[in-house]
Amino acid sequence: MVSPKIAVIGAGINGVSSALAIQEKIPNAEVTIISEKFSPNTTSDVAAGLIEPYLCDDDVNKIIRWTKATIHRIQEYMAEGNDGAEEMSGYWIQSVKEVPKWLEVMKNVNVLSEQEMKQIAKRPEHKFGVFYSTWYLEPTPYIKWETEKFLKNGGRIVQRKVENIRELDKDFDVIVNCSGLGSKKLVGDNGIYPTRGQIIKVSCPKVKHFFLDDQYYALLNDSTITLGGTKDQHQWDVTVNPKLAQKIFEGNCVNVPSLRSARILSHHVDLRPSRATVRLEIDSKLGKLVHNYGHGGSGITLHWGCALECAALVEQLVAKRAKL
Ligand SMILES: Cc1cc2nc3c(=O)[nH]c(=O)nc-3n(C[C@H](O)[C@H](O)[C@H](O)COP(=O)(O)OP(=O)(O)OC[C@H]3O[C@@H](n4cnc5c(N)ncnc54)[C@H](O)[C@@H]3O)c2cc1C
Ligand SMILES: O=C(O)C(=O)Cc1ccccc1
Repeated sequence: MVSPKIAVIGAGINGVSSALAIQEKIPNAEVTIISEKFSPNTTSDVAAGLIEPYLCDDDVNKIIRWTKATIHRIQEYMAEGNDGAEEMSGYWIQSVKEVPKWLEVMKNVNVLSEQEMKQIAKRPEHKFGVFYSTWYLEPTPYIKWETEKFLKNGGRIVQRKVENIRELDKDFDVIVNCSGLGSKKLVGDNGIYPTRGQIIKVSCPKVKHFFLDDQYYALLNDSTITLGGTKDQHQWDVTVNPKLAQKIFEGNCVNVPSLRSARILSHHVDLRPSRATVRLEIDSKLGKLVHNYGHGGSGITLHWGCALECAALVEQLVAKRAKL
């Protein structure tokens, strides 16, 4: 049978993961990643890598399914001794009590007692808290690992900005759109918008737990801590705001006083591809097009579950075309 030719637009975590999942699902497929930017210059590379749904309002059972698949994927990645992934424990301190259903995928979940809260709380609005273990997955080394597997499987890479999806029609049997915020222009989706996030990467080896509250977060990675975080909807400005950086640093130092001795390494801003729900579907109007974008603040968390489902949709289209 003639090998199906698949184009994947986008080389962030969702594009590369979808391309790899398609190769694994359809071994004779010829998959090409076409992207304007590549790691380490995508939004995915700025992500703190915390495995936790955030700024994503999808159906919680879908979120749980996708997150579980990602956690399983992280175990595989860790089992090879790769850098940039590890289990981490810490505190989510809240002003309004929240114990979301997706906490069931985390480990060692413990709602803090009044006594424990007295020890942990740093602000008057710190009223409730949960301790749990989750994972982090640093996007840049992970995307590199995935890209190497993709190329080893015979995948191709083309650096190019796609102005109109139709330009790919003649050369590909199925097109997958993983363009993130680029979908606003590429497929005219007015439901997707930026949620600006500013972060600071610091070195502070003595901090061993993550700490997040309603405004700030300190999240562990292999050798750095990511301090956040802002979430400004419909803000497109990606220049670092020094005043905001100071507020993020000071705010995190109140929560985690040890951070006062942190060494500041770098500042970053990027735009979360926000949408009411993740768009993961076959495009009913354009037929041979599968969408996988709009993951908000959860693209790392959801990526492998979404990639597997994206590959299943592509397989459906390939099977349909084979019958024609
Ligand atoms: C500060 C910050 C912290 C975050 N922390 C976390 C976290 O801890 N955990 C978590 O789960 N998520 C986190 N996120 C969210 C996460 O980064 C995103 O959800 C995720 O990166 C989206 O991945 P993506 O592959 O869909 O999009 P992107 O990474 O934006 O990739 C889109 C790709 O499409 C390409 N593209 C776009 N348009 C075109 C076009 N027309 N032609 C060709 N190529 C095109 C781009 O060049 C790029 O390669 C964070 C986000 C921010 C901003
Ligand atoms: O900043 C983001 O987009 C994140 O996803 C990091 C995060 C995740 C969960 C709670 C707080 C911050």
